[in-house]
Amino acid sequence: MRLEGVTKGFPGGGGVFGVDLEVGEGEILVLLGASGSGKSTLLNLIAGLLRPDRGRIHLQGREVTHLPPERRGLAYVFQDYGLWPHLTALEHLLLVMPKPDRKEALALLERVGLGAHAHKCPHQLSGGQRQRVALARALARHPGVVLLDEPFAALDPVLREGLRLEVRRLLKEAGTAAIHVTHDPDEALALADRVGVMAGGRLLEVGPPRALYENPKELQTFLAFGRANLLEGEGVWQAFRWEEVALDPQGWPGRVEALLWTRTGPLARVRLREGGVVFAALPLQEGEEVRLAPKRVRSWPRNLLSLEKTPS
Ligand SMILES: Nc1ncnc2c1ncn2[C@@H]1O[C@H](COP(=O)(O)OP(=O)(O)OP(=O)(O)O)[C@@H](O)[C@H]1O
Repeated sequence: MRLEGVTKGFPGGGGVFGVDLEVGEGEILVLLGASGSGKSTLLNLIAGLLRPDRGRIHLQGREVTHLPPERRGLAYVFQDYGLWPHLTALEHLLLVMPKPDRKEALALLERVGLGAHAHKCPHQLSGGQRQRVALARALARHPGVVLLDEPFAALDPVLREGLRLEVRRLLKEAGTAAIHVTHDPDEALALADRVGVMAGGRLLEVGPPRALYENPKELQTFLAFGRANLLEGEGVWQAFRWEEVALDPQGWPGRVEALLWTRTGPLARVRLREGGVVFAALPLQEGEEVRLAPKRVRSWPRNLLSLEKTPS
């Protein structure tokens, strides 16, 4: 799949602007970005639900920029599942298969863990099971590309975590290219072969998840993954992650204001004596006086930070 200069502006100023992107066969690309950054708009452009003002979209080697959605050979999974209330799981699949085949449909339901639920309608299924029906239906079309728009948004956090890895496995087994939209950094890190970070309607940076997390080129990319400390330096922002803070006798003096326990360990909020707050993934005591220093710092010019950057 290839996008060239895809642009769509809305009257209010939002939209997506000049997006170039390639997604390989069988590759999972996750679009990560804050609310309003243009993720859904980009998916809708690829799906053909919106027409671009400029730019070109190629799917599986042919240009589809001006084709209607049903002729693009892709499947879309939405956060509200988009299921039909009166159809069983099996019927959902049979309805969309290019050549309806009961055996193949049942095998696919088996693969997504719904073997025992093939004859149930959506209201007889849990949220996670409905999402699996939606995914199985998408795969049943044998699409060239699957588009997933926050498919786990309505699910509880524990279920989401399990489903991430399952969805990754299923997409990889199917060998289908996928673009998955989320604003959850953990989801992006767990699911993606590559992550594309969006802000202000632009695709800022694309790369493997760990590389983007550890060595982002753009400040916005650093911030998109969270766990971020940002301090004002001489004309620069000094940026470092919570887990990159260490106790250091030469470091900044401060006082531990609060200590939280999280699933990834302790998290201390330290008020620096010179002003500012640092979050540190360290097992400190509330009220303790400490000296802290980042183990590594990335710097970006201060004038770069306009967090709600809108394109001109
Ligand atoms: N139909 C529309 N008319 C006018 N503006 C729109 C329309 N659709 C989206 N926008 C604007 O375009 C920008 C991008 O919206 P989009 O829904 O793509 O963001 P998003 O990153 O998917 O956000 P979220 O995570 O909240 O779903 C926003 O500023 C939004 O207000």
